[in-house]
Amino acid sequence: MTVLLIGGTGILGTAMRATSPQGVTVTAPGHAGLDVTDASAVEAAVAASRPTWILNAAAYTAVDAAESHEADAMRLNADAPAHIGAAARRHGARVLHVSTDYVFGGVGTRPWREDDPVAPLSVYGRTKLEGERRLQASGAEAVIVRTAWLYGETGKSFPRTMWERATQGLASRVVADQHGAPTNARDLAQWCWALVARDARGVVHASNAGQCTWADVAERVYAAAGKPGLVTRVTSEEYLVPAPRPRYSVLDGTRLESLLGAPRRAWEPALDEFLADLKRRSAA
Ligand SMILES: NC(=O)C1=CN([C@@H]2O[C@H](COP(=O)(O)OP(=O)(O)OC[C@H]3O[C@@H](n4cnc5c(N)ncnc54)[C@H](OP(=O)(O)O)[C@@H]3O)[C@@H](O)[C@H]2O)C=CC1
Ligand SMILES: Cc1cn([C@H]2C[C@H](O)[C@@H](COP(=O)(O)OP(=O)(O)O[C@H]3O[C@@H](C)C(=O)[C@@H](O)[C@H]3O)O2)c(=O)[nH]c1=O
Repeated sequence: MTVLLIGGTGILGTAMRATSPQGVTVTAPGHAGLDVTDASAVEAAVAASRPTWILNAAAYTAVDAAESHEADAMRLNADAPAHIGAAARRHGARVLHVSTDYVFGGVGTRPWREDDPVAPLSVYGRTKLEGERRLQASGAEAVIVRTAWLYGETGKSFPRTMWERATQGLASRVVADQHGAPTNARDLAQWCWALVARDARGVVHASNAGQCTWADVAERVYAAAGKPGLVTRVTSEEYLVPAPRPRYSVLDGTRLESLLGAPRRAWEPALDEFLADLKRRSAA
């Protein structure tokens, strides 16, 4: 099987490359090799490589910056999935596209299911939702994987930011009224490969299991760094940022678990594994 991986240098893309199964040939042209916002470049890349699957892990992920760069976010998060869908449809490729828990508005009391009503609060969330819709409207055979609070070996993520602050002995004020579940990119990558192997379609929610707040994540990171007590729990009103985040964006993993035929790891051991890895690397 051949796979065209777009966004192969990002948090998820790096994990996808690291976990690609035997028998899968992955082509990852990188941003310089393929600008996914360029419809004719996408068409040419798909025509040239004729992949069985196109995996789209490219996105505009700077949530606060998106508020003042809506056109850029729209090009990458909404136009690009439409280009991918059109090329996939023309060449008979299937698409695995990645989306976000930020398509939900946050007034919720139980984990969000795939068909629950969406209500994005931010430009990032709105453009990602538009991307889902444009891909679906393209008529391509596609699976849309909504994940949440992602972190991994590369790139900027909340756990990494907290780790850097903790190891420098810096205190952090962190919101304790936004609920979600962090996701280890290696777990997500393996689920994505499993969804490809199972030829999945539709929308699938995919985060590590359980739920917590950003403050809970920060406290766990600080404890692992040997610097407990430096996190102050605050409200969203006390931590002002340009983009509103959902108060509740826990994703229901029932569909994923039934497709995988196995339970997901809870967020705590998944985060601990990542932190142990960071610790080993900083000691080396
Ligand atoms: N990070 C998170 O917390 C979460 C992410 N998601 C979703 O998961 C997916 C993966 O996110 P993540 O791994 O964090 O993304 P990153 O921000 O880490 O990586 C984005 C990737 O997109 C590439 N890229 C950017 N612009 C273009 C372009 N014009 N053409 C081709 N490639 C481009 C980047 O390459 P380069 O750096 O060279 O420009 C990079 O490889 C996205 O769909 C995101 O919306 C969902 C929930 C949580
Ligand atoms: C760095 C920091 C953030 N925060 C808050 C701001 C925000 O509400 C929350 C998370 O902040 P960040 O900006 O690190 O993360 P954010 O950019 O909101 O992360 C999101 O990224 C996109 C791509 C997604 O799709 C989401 O699932 C989610 O992972 O924590 C603090 O309270 N204190 C801090 O020191």
